[in-house]
Amino acid sequence: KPVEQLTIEEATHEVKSLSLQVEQWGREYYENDNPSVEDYVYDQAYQRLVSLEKAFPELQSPDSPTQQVGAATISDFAKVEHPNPMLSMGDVFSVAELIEFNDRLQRNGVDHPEYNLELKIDGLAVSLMYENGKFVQGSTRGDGRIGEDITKNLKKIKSIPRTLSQPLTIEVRGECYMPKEAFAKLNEQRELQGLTVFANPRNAAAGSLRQLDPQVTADRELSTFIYYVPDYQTLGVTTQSAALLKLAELGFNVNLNNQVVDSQAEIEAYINEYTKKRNDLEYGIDGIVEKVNDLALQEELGSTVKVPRWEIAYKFPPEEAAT
Ligand SMILES: NC(=O)c1cnc(N)c2cc(Br)sc12
Repeated sequence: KPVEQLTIEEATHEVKSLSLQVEQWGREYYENDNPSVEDYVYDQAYQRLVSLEKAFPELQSPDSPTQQVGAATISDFAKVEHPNPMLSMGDVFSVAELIEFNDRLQRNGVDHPEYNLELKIDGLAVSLMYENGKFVQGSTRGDGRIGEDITKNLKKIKSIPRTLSQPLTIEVRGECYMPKEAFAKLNEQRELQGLTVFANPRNAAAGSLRQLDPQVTADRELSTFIYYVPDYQTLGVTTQSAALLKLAELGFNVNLNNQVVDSQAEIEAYINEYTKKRNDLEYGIDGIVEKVNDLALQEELGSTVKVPRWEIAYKFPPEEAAT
């Protein structure tokens, strides 16, 4: 039915169901690089949602997929081509599947690997480029190959060093996130101002970075955890755990809740520990990341067209209590 002929009830219902559908398809496409529908189906649904929100402004929300990262690289931003594609990551939802992943690695000759376990931060992936130790450019993941240049906004984030402790020319990647406390305060303010609220800290971080006014970013309390260097030789390290320490030395904010393990028992202990601690952390996490610790071995294992073979995300079951 043309949007003009819809009642507000019909439009509300359709916006709700369409948003969920577009979000799901967007996640499949942008996070798992594994879409379940053809692009034109996604685009049609996306455009229908855009026209519904235009016809019924009261149904617009900052959480709508039409406002989210990955749903569409907003043309207002300059484009940045990532020298190394920013891949997403395979994920598993049970310890049994994690064991399967590890067994598969062992069958591929990776016997008794050491893993580095890290927290999976619920934020927005960013890439930071440094030349001779100076921060020169920052971008979003975008579609993995082409991201959006958000350098001006990222320069407003205190935890991103403008100058490194060594004059390195290097790209680093991590997550930009909004602490839970800042998220609660922001939504409180928005309610007082009669604005719609963000559904979760991840959307709030994305909404604070993917907009054109750096002052808006400055006013939103955002932070970062840096956890990846595509070219680890520049760091002069041989393991992921050493890379994290080196990144901290350079001046980056690094989440040091990582743990080097080499047994299934330790992996399960780490998962249990952070399943319990999750609610008490000042930032949102949606799982843990298990990485082969040896960087040369990671390189040997490489990636499929979609995801690295040397890391996997174990996702926590969705939280019952609201964050
Ligand atoms: N520690 C990590 O490697 C990590 C943390 N948080 C995340 N959202 C992601 C995403 C990828 Br892809 S890796 C990673």
